[in-house]
Amino acid sequence: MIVTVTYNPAVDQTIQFDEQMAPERVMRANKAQFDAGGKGINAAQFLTAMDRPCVATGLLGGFTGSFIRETLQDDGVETAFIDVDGTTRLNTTAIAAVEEYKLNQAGPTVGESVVDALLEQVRAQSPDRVLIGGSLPPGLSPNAIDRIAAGGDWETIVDTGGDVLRELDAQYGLCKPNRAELGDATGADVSTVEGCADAADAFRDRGFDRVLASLGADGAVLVGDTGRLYAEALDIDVVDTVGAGDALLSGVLSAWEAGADDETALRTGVAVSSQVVQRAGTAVPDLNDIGSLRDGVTVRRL
Ligand SMILES: Nc1ncnc2c1ncn2[C@@H]1O[C@H](COP(=O)(O)OP(=O)(O)O)[C@@H](O)[C@H]1O
Ligand SMILES: O=P(O)(O)OC[C@H]1O[C@](O)(COP(=O)(O)O)[C@@H](O)[C@@H]1O
Repeated sequence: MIVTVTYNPAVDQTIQFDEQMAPERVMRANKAQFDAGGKGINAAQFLTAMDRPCVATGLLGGFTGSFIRETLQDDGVETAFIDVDGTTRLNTTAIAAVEEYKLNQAGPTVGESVVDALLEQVRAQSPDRVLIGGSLPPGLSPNAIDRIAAGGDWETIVDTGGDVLRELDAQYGLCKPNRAELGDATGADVSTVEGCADAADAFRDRGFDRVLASLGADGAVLVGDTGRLYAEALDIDVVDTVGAGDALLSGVLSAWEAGADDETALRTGVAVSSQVVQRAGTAVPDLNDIGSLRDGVTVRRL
């Protein structure tokens, strides 16, 4: 069973324009939607849609927090959130012609005591795996992630970037940087797939058994004790890429939960992310029938 922890959830607002962004004029959207978001929350939704037992935990507050709570309830996602003062953030993705703009807020300031409260919620679920996803709200340091990783007998998966990823100290089963995050964390040249695999492999020494690096339209690499695997992305019509990384990771975890090997897990991850990027925002697509997409994913050893 998987517990997901989202310290900094978000309502994802996705607005679409027919034309390119331009300053000093009113841009009028032709489509808009709101989804429950934040990396652990997206993963919990995707895992639930794949019938994997899972509980979403994290911090919620204000009217945006209520929206997330209700959306997850409607989607049948099991939850165990902690209430905080302040208002959960609203993140905006603007799709303007072919360009994608991602505007993420910092989130409400919280105190260190939320870490103890969340750790208690995680322990109460007795999970095999814990996924800690997303940025930290103001008031918390990377120690908030390390404490949950070291707080019980579970494998911890972490999906975060920036300084936080570099500063983690505990032992993790997996981290999932995207290409830019991998480059920032390692300082390595990530301009080629081989460069990404080298960087991911070297990064394992920092306390990660495996590294899953998502490379957008170039696919993904998974490196671990069993070697380096590379999956090409599928040739699909992309609407936007918000939630793509969460979908990739959810597919991999879902397959591992079913006892699959790394190669099948990577194929499943690419298939799930391909479904998700073909829809706007972080809305949950039908994930019961991804078999043919998965069969179309090519995986090779590097
Ligand atoms: N333009 C694209 N075409 C096809 N697949 C894509 C595209 N962008 C993302 N994906 C799929 O989504 C996965 C995660 O994408 P990525 O953008 O790297 O994640 P993140 O959202 O974390 O930045 C990729 O490994 C790939 O399978
Ligand atoms: O916590 P961060 O890094 O600000 O990211 C939060 C955003 O990332 C998302 O989880 C999407 O993440 P990915 O595109 O990496 O899958 C959104 O739902 C959310 O708004």
